[in-house]
Amino acid sequence: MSESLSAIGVSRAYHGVRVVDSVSLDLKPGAITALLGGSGAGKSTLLRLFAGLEPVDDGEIRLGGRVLSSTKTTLAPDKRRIGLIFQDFALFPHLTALQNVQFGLKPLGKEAAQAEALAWLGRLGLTQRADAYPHELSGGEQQRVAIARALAPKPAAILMDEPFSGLDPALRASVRDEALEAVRAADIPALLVTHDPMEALEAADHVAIMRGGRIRQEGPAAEVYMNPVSADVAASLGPVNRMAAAGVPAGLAEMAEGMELVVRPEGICLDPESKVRAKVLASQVTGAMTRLVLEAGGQRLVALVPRHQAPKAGEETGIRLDPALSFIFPSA
Ligand SMILES: Nc1ncnc2c1ncn2[C@@H]1O[C@H](COP(=O)(O)OP(=O)(O)OP(=O)(O)O)[C@@H](O)[C@H]1O
Repeated sequence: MSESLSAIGVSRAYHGVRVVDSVSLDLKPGAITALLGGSGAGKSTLLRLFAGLEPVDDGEIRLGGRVLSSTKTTLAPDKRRIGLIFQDFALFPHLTALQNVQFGLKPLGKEAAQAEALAWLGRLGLTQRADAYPHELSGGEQQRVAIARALAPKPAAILMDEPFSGLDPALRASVRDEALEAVRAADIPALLVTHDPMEALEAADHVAIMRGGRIRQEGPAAEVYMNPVSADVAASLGPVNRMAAAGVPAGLAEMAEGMELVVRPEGICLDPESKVRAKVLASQVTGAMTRLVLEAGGQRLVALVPRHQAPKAGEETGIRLDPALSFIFPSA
């Protein structure tokens, strides 16, 4: 039975500045938790605290009931049974794909280790590449070997730092889906550090938004997307239109002084009946949806509408807000 990997009030400071500040986060078995936030938010440092690559200045890291890090002790990374995956794959260059995966399986004995490593390569669609060296593998193949190598020794948890951001965008989604399916099947706590809101929403069960060393909101991905607690959290999960009360086009929303309107692009809907009129400055096809740049009451807005509804640049249209994708917060 797998156990949760938990941070309980952990902090870490460099040169007197807390880059991880009293963070509590519970990583549950069988769920992928995406840790999302801008550059310098403290995401990698928190991952390193979970891994034991850094000591905590305060708080504890626990696996189930067992303390892995506290102010008194830091269990070495290789004693934690935690798999690590980084952006740069970090395979042993002089070992084949098979030998790389076999490396962590030495205690099984050579034959059993080889059979197990081959089974893992098979699970990640790499049977044909078992004898290739890392330099002979594509980036996507290398990352799948790295995932097989991390999962093969049956770790108690897995921590991934931007594992897919080095991959070609065309390949990224398929490598990610395959890799995360294997992670999910392992039924262990999994942390995915990412810059990419789409990746977090598509791939994770749970998201935690970090900013300035603190977790600002966490919960099921769709719930946080639909109910952000602040404009910054909303912006961390995807593009938003942000307007101070005075800048909101007349009739679009009831706004009190000192408040800010935050609307997702898909929350600006076309409505021919609406009195709020907008001029289409640009109309850009982006797949099934069209991105519109609009101007209404002196305010520039970005909307995302189904392609078949999209007006052309230069046309005028009525707009209204979808209340489910529009949020009002006190101005920062
Ligand atoms: N070893 C270190 N010594 C001093 N400062 C550090 C060290 N490691 C990280 N920092 C600082 O701590 C802050 C948080 O860094 P961290 O790498 O955790 O952020 P991040 O959210 O992962 O950012 P990114 O997405 O850019 O990787 C940054 O300001 C960084 O410069």
